[in-house]
Amino acid sequence: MANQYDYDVLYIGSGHGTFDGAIPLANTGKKVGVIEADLIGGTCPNRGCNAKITLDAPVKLSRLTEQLSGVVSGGIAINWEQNEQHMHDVIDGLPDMIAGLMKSVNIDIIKGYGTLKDNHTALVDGQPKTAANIVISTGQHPHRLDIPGKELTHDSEEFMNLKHLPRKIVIIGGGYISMEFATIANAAGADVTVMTHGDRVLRKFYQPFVNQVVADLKSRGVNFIFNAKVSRIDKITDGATISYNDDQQISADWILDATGRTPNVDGIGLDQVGVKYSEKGIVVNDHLQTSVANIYASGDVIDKEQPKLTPTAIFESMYLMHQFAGDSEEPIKYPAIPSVVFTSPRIAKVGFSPDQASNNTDYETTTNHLPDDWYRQVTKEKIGDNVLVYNQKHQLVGATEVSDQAEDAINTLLPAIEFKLDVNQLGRLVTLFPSIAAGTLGQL
Ligand SMILES: Cc1cc2nc3c(=O)[nH]c(=O)nc-3n(C[C@H](O)[C@H](O)[C@H](O)COP(=O)(O)OP(=O)(O)OC[C@H]3O[C@@H](n4cnc5c(N)ncnc54)[C@H](O)[C@@H]3O)c2cc1C
Ligand SMILES: NC(=O)c1ccc[n+]([C@@H]2O[C@H](COP(=O)([O-])OP(=O)(O)OC[C@H]3O[C@@H](n4cnc5c(N)ncnc54)[C@H](O)[C@@H]3O)[C@@H](O)[C@H]2O)c1
Repeated sequence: MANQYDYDVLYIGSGHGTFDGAIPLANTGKKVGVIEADLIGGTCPNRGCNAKITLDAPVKLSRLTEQLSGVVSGGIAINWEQNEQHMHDVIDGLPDMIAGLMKSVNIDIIKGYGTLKDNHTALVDGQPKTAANIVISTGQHPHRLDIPGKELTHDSEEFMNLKHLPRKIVIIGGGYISMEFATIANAAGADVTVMTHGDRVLRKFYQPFVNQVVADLKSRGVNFIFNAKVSRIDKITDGATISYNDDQQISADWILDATGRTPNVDGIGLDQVGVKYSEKGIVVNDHLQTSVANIYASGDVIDKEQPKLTPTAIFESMYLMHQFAGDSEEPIKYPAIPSVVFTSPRIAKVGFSPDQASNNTDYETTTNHLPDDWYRQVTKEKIGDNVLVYNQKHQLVGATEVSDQAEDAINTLLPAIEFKLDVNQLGRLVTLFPSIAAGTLGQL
């Protein structure tokens, strides 16, 4: 670094879009600063993935107990208060842990809200911090419906911090958060209704599998209202009334607005320094460079085709690390990025979808009904199907699965898809037996 700047690289935001790459970058001797207005580590550890999967653990256990009913006796009752406390026990130490990792390689953590002043300067509470390169990694915030009574709704973070489980919960939206939290709240004993403005939920997932999950949730008492245009929310003595489709109403004790997430592009000086952005996020080129040459973007705040998920943010922060360390000048080449919705059963996918393969003679698909597999019978899995998509060379190019262990199955298939392994190479992947990996690779 020419001593003209405080830092070689200055990040705004401390989530996975930053710290996974910033730590090894600082380890190469670069001087790194990280500005964070809130909790170190960002959304995923503090109010996203880690928190949610902790709340989900007893749901998994209750499904397993239900499936093995008779083999084991007695049911599972989820204690919401204890589960919520358990979540805090798991996640509350994460900001200090992540900060400790950053400090161990001499990263300066600058607490406060960062705004760009010029292309080499960010202001943190009025104090200038200069850098040769700046990375905007500010993530997203919950989108909120703009309707009368919107102040009576809550977001996903408030759901995870509920000290007592409300009796009647209405969730507006039909995406990841809606379906995962409907699963958790229903299993913990709440009366749950999912309202969505479209005619389906989880639109980006294979609908025959989504329909199985919806049917299962309905059988457990979750109410779905499709094509519901919510127009207003009114307070009543013990809760609220949600009006939709002109003349219909439903009441709730607690309302979750799960209508998506919006990139954090406002109020950070993008216009002032000329960084281009849209409502989908910051515009970057194939080097994650913004319209201002020495300003980059990473993670959820980018306007991109790839899913806005933690693995994508990690990959981008590692990509930038190699650029800044001088190891590579190659454009970013995203690998096949998997995604999973943590309903119970889960739906996971990677690569080409069955829909992309249908009516396309370049691809063929095979299907497997997983409860036929002896290993899935060990836990008496009831819902379980997958579709594997192959190209003309019979290389695996995509997979999607609905099952209790879909995330592990799809993870197992990643090397085959990413490295286009042929039959001989697949034969060299020797897995532990018995395991999900053994059964999954055995299908290829
Ligand atoms: C409820 C929920 C569950 C999720 N579950 C999963 C999951 O299971 N798996 C998965 O892969 N993904 C999941 N995600 C998505 C995942 O959390 C994000 O993809 C990931 O956190 C993106 O990381 P990021 O660094 O880009 O942004 P973030 O983690 O959001 O970090 C951005 C940081 O920037 C800070 N910041 C913003 N503006 C400023 C500013 N001006 N100055 C200083 N600091 C600023 C914020 O405070 C924040 O800490 C979930 C998200 C939510 C909301
Ligand atoms: N398992 C995971 O990886 C995971 C879990 C949770 C969240 N996330 C991340 O967080 C993001 C946000 O999750 P999300 O569920 O809020 O968003 P989402 O984009 O997945 O779903 C938003 C839903 O709201 C609906 N909607 C939008 N406007 C509406 C309106 N006016 N009225 C009714 N419905 C409306 C959409 O049709 C959609 O069903 C995800 O896209 C994902 O990137 C990931």
